Amino acid sequence: MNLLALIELLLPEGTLPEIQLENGRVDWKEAIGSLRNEEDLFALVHSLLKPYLHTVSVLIGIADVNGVISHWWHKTDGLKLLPLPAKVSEHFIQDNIAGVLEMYAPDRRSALQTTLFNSGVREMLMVPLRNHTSNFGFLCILAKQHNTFPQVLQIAVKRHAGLLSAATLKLMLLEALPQWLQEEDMGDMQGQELMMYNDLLPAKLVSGIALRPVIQQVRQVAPTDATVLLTGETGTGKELFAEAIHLASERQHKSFVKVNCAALPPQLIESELFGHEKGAFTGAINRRIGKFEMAEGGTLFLDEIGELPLDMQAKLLRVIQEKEIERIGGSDTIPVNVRIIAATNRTLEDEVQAGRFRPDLYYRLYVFPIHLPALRERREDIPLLLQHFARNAALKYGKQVRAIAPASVMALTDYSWPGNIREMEHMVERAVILNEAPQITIDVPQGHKSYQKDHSPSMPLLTLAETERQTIIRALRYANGRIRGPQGAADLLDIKPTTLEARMKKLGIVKEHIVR
Ligand SMILES: Nc1ncnc2c1ncn2[C@@H]1O[C@H](COP(=O)(O)OP(=O)(O)OP(=O)(O)O)[C@@H](O)[C@H]1O
Repeated sequence: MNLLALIELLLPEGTLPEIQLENGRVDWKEAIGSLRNEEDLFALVHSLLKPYLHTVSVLIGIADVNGVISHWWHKTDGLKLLPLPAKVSEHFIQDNIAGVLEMYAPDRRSALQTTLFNSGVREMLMVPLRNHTSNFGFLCILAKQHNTFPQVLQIAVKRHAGLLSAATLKLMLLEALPQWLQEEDMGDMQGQELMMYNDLLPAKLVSGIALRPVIQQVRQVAPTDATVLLTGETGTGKELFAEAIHLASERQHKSFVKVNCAALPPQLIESELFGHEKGAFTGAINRRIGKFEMAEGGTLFLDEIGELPLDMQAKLLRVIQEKEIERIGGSDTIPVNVRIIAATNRTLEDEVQAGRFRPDLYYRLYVFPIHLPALRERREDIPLLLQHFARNAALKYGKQVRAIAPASVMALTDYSWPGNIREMEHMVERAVILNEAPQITIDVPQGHKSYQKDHSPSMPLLTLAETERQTIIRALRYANGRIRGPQGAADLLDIKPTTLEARMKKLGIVKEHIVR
């Protein structure tokens, strides 16, 4: 099964006929097989409509069943769209059917139609985007004049609704996939890779822009047998990334075995790692296989390697060099084929300097170091992770969670996250359990410093005007450029919209410039 087969499964049966493109009849798989980004999607729409229209302006919205928009994609010819709303009505998403809408005035009941009308749109042709259970979005062809869309065009667009849904789904899947799977041959993705995508990565590993360099390193090192040293504060995802490297390697079908070097009393570590023979020491009633043997052919993850006692460091070094182990009390050497991934939240260089870590083992492990940044160093990923954990917790506890209050997202983006992602996961879970409203609020823990409140000399002091400017810009971003109304920027900042507009003017902030 490949990505296209997955799309086929997700769409209603019989919605993907052969399609007619400019260059003759093609199968839908051929039409979207090479589709990789928004531009390709727009090019496809363009090629479908070109026989009927001179200029093509397309707007695509992806929304959940409540109408909350997760993506806007648009490419317009001769139209400049004003900032689009964060939500459309539930009815607009759920009951949407294909058809033409003539627009003569702003529609007070629909923020989308009002925005489009105010942007100069006078007619739109709507196509609901459907998977096999419900609508997941809509595609609109926009026109500046009435009576732009002839009957034949409407028929053609309706006929291609399945193809457009498939193409959009592919884009969404590509966005959801981790970077290292977004290779050129994605269209031919094989079964194993798809399993990896299904079973592990999207469900567990969220990667925003800030993690891209790390993902890139993981992708480079995964297929090799090189030893990897993962560093980073507690809760930054070292174990998750170790597992991801294993699953992206050729060892994926063999075991991934974890040893926490800090959790074991020193006298048990050797037996844990290398095993023992029956009677090797008091209490060794049976022969026991160690973690190295359990990981045969696979990967051994040595967590908190910095805590390993010095004598064990020497034994570990020997095993890594010789690629063979001896069980305690045994006389045979057993060859092992194991890839080592080690992790630490200590600075191993300092440990070496202090004489607590053997330099020779340090260099053995330091073949391919990957540093996982703390959450406060990758604030741009915070909203994405919050959303991910809220969705997981809502599923786990059977709660209806539509959104996290923008004011909470703003406050949490400023929070210093001493416990990193693990702390966030627990905080969001607690909030989902405690909140009854569909839009949950999450409070920043009391007594903790936010970035803004950090008084350390390394934080450059900002002028009052610059602080105000940045706060307003952030509020506008979270409100999707909206100044007025509930959850608009003025509401978030707890000031009157007119006051906000006056401050924006004074500080030279132009709303359209800062909408992402
Ligand atoms: N990029 C990510 N996307 C989604 N979840 C993540 C991500 N990174 C970490 N997590 C989650 O955060 C939690 C902590 O991650 P993990 O145990 O891998 O951190 P760690 O660095 O190994 O922590 P420690 O050093 O304390 O052992 C886990 O539940 C993990 O699934």
